[in-house]
Amino acid sequence: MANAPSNAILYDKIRAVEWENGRLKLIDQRLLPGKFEHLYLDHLPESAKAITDMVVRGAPAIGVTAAYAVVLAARDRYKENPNGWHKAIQADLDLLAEARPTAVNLRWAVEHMRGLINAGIPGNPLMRLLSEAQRIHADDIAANRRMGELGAALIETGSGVLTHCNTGALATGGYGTALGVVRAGYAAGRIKSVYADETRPWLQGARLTAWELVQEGIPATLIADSAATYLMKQGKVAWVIVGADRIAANGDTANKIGTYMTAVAARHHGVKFMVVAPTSTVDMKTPDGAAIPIETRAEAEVLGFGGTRTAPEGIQAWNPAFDITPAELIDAIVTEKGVVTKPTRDKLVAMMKSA
Ligand SMILES: CSC[C@@H](O)[C@@H](O)C(=O)COP(=O)(O)O
Repeated sequence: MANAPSNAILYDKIRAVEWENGRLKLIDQRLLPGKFEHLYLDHLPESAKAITDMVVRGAPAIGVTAAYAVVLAARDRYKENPNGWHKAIQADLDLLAEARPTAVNLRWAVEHMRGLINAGIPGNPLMRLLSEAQRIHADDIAANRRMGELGAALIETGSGVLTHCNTGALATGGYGTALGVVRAGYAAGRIKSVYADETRPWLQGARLTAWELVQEGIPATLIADSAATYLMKQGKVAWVIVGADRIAANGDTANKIGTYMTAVAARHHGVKFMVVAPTSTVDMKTPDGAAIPIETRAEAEVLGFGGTRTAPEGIQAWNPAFDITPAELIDAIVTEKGVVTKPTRDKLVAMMKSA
């Protein structure tokens, strides 16, 4: 594929989100694996639309994108009104925060940048905000690396693992959360085989995770989501490893639709269940999973495939994009701050307070 990086250190080359020559540069993930193309954005509203339309997706990648989008808005508002830009930008920030509801990293990044703006930035804010966005981006990559080590250490040598959705370099600042653990675990010889769920209806697994693993030469097998339980029954996997869009204060976890059924099946079969996410995904203000807003996406994603309608006219579809896995089905939550086993509110409070 033209322009696509292809070698064993793919994760160091893939950047779903970049700042390049004063522009926001995104890999258009709607086109993968068929086409590897970038979109270049200059303004916040089109960046918010790119998040809504899933040009860029994955909780940490959305957060990093939002941070850069705030830089674009500040540049525009400062140009229009060097004295009143702090006020004028507030509506932009609100618009951006609404681009997708479930992944808390988006709001986390917007509110972080808003805090900086509201604290007062004298003169042209561009360089100050850009360096903060770049720091958020670099911190996310470092967090992923750390989580990769911590998560891999939990896995016994020679294990098979199952992952859901795409949580790799495409879904983050770089490297990956759950897929970062897969990368680190494979490199350390702990993981011998990787199974990836297709992840209907948007096919993050079949299109994106499969692409990352194949490009990198990690042996992987794609399965229909509905094959996961039978896979576990056959004893082929020791761990299910997933990312998160939001972890509530009690450990309940929102992630891609289908995660919950995989966790239920894992518990039934004695397969361990690991959630891997940076602390920017942990939302201590949300008490439990019931309080997490779940995005409902277009019916068309379920009624058809690749733009072609497959379901008969007249049928309706329900398309929740995420579900909630209750804390009691999770064996370990891995963040850059450490591993929380059998998560509870108290354990998460202690983890968030730790250095
Ligand atoms: C490291 S990404 C973690 C989650 O964001 C991921 O598992 C997921 O559910 C992504 O959903 P998406 O709808 O593709 O943005």
